[in-house]
Amino acid sequence: MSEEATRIHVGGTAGTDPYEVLVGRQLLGELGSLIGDKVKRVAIVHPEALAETGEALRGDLADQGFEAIAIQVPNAEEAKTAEVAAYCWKALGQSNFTRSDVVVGVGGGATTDLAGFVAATWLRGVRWIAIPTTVLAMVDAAVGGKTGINTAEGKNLVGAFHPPAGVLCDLAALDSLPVHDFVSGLAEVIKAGFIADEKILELIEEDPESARTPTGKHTAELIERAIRVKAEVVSSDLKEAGLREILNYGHTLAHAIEKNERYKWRHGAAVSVGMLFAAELGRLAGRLDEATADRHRTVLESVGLPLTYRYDQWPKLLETMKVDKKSRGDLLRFIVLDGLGRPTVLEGPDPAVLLAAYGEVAE
Ligand SMILES: NC(=O)c1ccc[n+]([C@@H]2O[C@H](COP(=O)([O-])OP(=O)(O)OC[C@H]3O[C@@H](n4cnc5c(N)ncnc54)[C@H](O)[C@@H]3O)[C@@H](O)[C@H]2O)c1
Ligand SMILES: O=C(O)C(=O)C[C@@H](O)[C@H](O)[C@H](O)COP(=O)(O)O
Ligand SMILES: [Zn+2]
Repeated sequence: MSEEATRIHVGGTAGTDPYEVLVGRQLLGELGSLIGDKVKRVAIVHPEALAETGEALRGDLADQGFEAIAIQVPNAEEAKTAEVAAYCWKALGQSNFTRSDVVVGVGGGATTDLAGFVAATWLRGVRWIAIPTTVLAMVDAAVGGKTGINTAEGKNLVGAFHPPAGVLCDLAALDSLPVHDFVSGLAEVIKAGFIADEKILELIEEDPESARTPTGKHTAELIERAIRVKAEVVSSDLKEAGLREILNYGHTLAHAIEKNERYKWRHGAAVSVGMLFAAELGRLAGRLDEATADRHRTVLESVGLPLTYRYDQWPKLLETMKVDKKSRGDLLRFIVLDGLGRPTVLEGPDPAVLLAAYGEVAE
């Protein structure tokens, strides 16, 4: 194992086992021991973009004596469908995959969400390991056990809480990531900054240009800090009974935008607009001070994240937001800030305030 790897502990709650998130370089040697020597079969779920990585992993595991199969799935959100999940179930069935076997999801958040969901549903739950290869998947999607797929009606509407047995964040994977995807992941890093860790914002503000690159002076620290925020929250509230809702900051509008764009916008880009909207909502509802609301605009813009969406789409977005998972009956609920690092819930805001907040992000 690489000596520099950082290990971040995620506690087991709700009857689940604890696990570790490893962050470093050349971590793939860890995979065999994480899988365990009693395991016979391993299924590696990977996107088209990582065909070579998937095949290399399969070969390595076969050399270690596992019966390893690679399951290639489409890139990005096209993988998060019931059809692709069914394709994976078929591959597992055809290779006699049992409850003692292991799924490995290698890729961005879309792939790890799908792989985790396939693991959660196959035989009512088998172990899985996440190897996130985007910033977003490292700091957010692969940690915490939310797995799922989209439906025509909305984002992540079908899924399960099914934590991984371990997460390997090999920073070298980020070298091949297009800059657009790298930057999209920064939205979730910035989210962690606003809800819990101001130092994240300060490191980005110090040099936003370098924060946009895998070789940036603070890239590893930004990733580790954001993982720690997520790990701490999910360690105490796996099933989103309360505290975990803060990780949904900016997501109520973001998911509606993603659905409206037929899942062609990157999640992080939508979260950027959604966070600015939530900041303005907090400000207009009298919760958040103007300087902190403005800081959202400055930080997000400084790394090149989008801040606006189409004005005429508001009625459709509002309709979609009603099926957000935080809604209760007809009551819309949003995460807003009472101040920096002080997330809270805003229930049933005045429709005029909602529209005014949207006016602040509308083109
Ligand atoms: N489960 C959770 O808690 C959670 C948290 C946050 C986000 N998410 C989900 O994560 C998804 C977004 O994840 P994402 O931003 O990683 O996008 P993504 O998974 O769509 O990946 C973006 C693109 O990059 C490619 N790619 C991945 N790694 C690469 C690499 N190292 N080099 C080159 N190309 C690579 C992918 O194949 C894809 O085409 C959304 O579906 C979102 O809902 C889930
Ligand atoms: O882990 C969580 O909890 C989050 O809300 C993290 C989000 O960044 C992530 O996008 C998550 O998938 C959203 O969950 P959902 O329950 O709103 O679909
Ligand atoms: Zn998210």
